Amino acid sequence: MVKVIGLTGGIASGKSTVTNMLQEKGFTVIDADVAARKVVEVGEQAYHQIINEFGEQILQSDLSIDRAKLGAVIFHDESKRKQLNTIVHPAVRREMLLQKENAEQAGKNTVFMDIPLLYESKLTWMVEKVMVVYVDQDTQLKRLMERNDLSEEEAQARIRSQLPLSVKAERADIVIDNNETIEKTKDQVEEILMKWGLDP
Ligand SMILES: CC(C)(COP(=O)(O)OP(=O)(O)OC[C@H]1O[C@@H](n2cnc3c(N)ncnc32)[C@H](O)[C@@H]1O)[C@@H](O)C(=O)NCCC(=O)NCCS
Ligand SMILES: Nc1ncnc2c1ncn2[C@@H]1O[C@H](COP(=O)(O)OP(=O)(O)OP(=O)(O)O)[C@@H](O)[C@H]1O
Repeated sequence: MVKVIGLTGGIASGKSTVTNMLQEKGFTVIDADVAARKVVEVGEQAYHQIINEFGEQILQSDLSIDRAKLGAVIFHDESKRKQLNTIVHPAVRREMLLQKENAEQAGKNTVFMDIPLLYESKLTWMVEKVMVVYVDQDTQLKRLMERNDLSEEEAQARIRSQLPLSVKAERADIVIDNNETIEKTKDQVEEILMKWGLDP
């Protein structure tokens, strides 16, 4: 049986950074954000449901979903965000479980699931243990504004649409402190892999 470890945190807290470290070591990381992009590609069931719910004005000229436009709607409106989640999340879960089965069939010992909304969406049943990538509020805001070229207000709206990172850290089996250098984060990741006896 493949071991499934959950990797979560807040927006821009460093999950992809940790994912890169795990992948460098040969681990399979199943990424919910990547799955969420795949299941809304043109022609997919969720694609049509999104157009029904949000209208054709959220499409780009090539008919794909304009993610910036959809984001501008859902990060400022909780009920719209819930509507989008109801459409997209079941398809994301199916896609992730399929990828897990593929990894198991390929003989993998461990897979990580990078799920930003693991706690919000009550998905802990999908994983055996949870690691939370943590940063303090100021660092999160600064890194998010820089990475996505967002105003402070836009960045705060995204942060506010998630459970506070401090609450996630309290619930975690283990916390990776990503406030400092990438090297220090890497050391913590290596320590956890040893402690939990994980191999790819
Ligand atoms: C709103 C969308 C179109 C914005 O796309 P964009 O390319 O700008 O962002 P991306 O998908 O890379 O997400 C970036 C981060 O935003 C946060 N985020 C995304 N969706 C949500 C949400 N519904 N609620 C809270 N935070 C979210 C996550 O931390 C995620 O890592 C997109 O995020 C989306 O389709 N969201 C709904 C699906 C979802 O919940 N995805 C998150 C994991 S399942
Ligand atoms: N220890 C660090 N020191 C400096 N910058 C960092 C560090 N860790 C991550 N970053 C930067 O912070 C930003 C957010 O990191 P990353 O993309 O890994 O977060 P994430 O949790 O995957 O975000 P999201 O889920 O929102 O996509 C990136 O621009 C990344 O390069």
